[in-house]
Amino acid sequence: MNAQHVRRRQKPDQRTGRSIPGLPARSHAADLVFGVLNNGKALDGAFESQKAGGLHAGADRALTHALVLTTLRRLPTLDAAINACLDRPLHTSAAKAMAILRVMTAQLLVMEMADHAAVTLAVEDAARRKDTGKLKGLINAVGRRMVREKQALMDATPVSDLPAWLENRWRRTYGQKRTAKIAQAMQQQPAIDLSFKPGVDHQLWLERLSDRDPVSLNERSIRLVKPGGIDRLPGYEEGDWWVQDIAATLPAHSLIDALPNPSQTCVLDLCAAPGGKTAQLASAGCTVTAIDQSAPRMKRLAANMKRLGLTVEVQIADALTYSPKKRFDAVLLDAPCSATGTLRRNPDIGYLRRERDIQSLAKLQASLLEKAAHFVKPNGVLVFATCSLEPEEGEAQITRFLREHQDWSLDPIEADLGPKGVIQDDGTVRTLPHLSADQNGVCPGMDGFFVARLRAPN
Ligand SMILES: C[S@@+](CC[C@H](N)C(=O)[O-])C[C@H]1O[C@@H](n2cnc3c(N)ncnc32)[C@H](O)[C@@H]1O
Repeated sequence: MNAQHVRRRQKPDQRTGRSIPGLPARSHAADLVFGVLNNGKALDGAFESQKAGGLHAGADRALTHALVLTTLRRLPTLDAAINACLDRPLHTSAAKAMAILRVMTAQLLVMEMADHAAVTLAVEDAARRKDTGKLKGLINAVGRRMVREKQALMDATPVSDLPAWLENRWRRTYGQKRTAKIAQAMQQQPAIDLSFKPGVDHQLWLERLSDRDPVSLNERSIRLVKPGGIDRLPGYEEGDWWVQDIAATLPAHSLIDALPNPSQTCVLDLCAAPGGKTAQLASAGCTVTAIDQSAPRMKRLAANMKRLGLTVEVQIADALTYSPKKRFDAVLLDAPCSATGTLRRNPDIGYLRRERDIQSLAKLQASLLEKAAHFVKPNGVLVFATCSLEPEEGEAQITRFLREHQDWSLDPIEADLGPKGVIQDDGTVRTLPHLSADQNGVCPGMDGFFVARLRAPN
């Protein structure tokens, strides 16, 4: 193929822009950011399908993912920098242009990507859209100024990037100092934690995963400090491990810890999909019934169990109307919640959820907890968990339940079960995003979870 031929074939497609490397990922990222902030559209599943948004290549998809999450994690910082470069804030009718500016600014100020590519591709993206074409000059001017004044802009930006309603809430619950630490942790891209089946040779896996800077968190979890995809890593196809944040391992782990003989125990996993905790229970030897009301999520659970070589009974059902023929030795209720503890991974939550959602989710959790209690055998175990930092979805649920069920008791979780500082005085677990994931305090960051273990009356 001669050079002229190559040039002709590389002529950009005006409609999709696909032939300019890096443009489709940036353009798609701006659309997704716009979708979250201007249309209230969740990112849920946006990066899962192979052809998400017309992006075929894995590298493009990974770049879109990184651009969107970084933009949303650092939004107040980015907006402050953009506004400092404008004479007056953009009119709301220019929201698409603002999304392009935000994605460009994330590249320039946070991701340390090439200045030239960030600016020229933002200008190109704007030029190709009907609704932003006229603003391409302004985007160019803002981009160039940002490149010149990077350090001064970063020095002048806000310290916290939390959405205001969450920051106010967390200050009330955790105080100013701890909220500042949580805010800092929420700015970071989370590491990837892998859960292994019991009895795994840790040293062997630390060697096999050495390209990704693995750190052993405990005998079941290894953290990959270096970011990247997971489906080409050793052990993925073979089903040797699954991805699960260290904090997310604590609910099932505290349940298994209370069982004298897991292999003779029937466990009901009530809100099970996509199955991280189901995998822990099944690989510990429990006989697991996994139910969830979402058919697509249960499909993922079934695929995950197949990959891991684990057998569980699977039912698509609403836990509120479920009526099993028998009671269980133990029940795990990993309840639907606001998921504010996972803001690092799901920064769209901060812009999509509102105060009133916390109240309605808390009501649903109370009903599910009430129902779950009926499925437990006398003297059996009930573990309640949420990945929320809101006390209404954690501590307050247990206080209310124990007040209304005085024959039930709180079964304190052992102090050495989790990372340092996560077991509260009453034996419940409260993980916070800035805490260290290992006992030595050298591996910062984990999801925010609440876990309580309850014991049924005899
Ligand atoms: C926090 S997620 C569960 C995560 C899961 N335990 C894991 O470790 O992978 C909450 C789940 O609750 C399910 N859910 C919500 N309301 C439900 C209900 N009434 N009955 C059953 N499942 C429900 C959702 O579909 C969602 O999959």
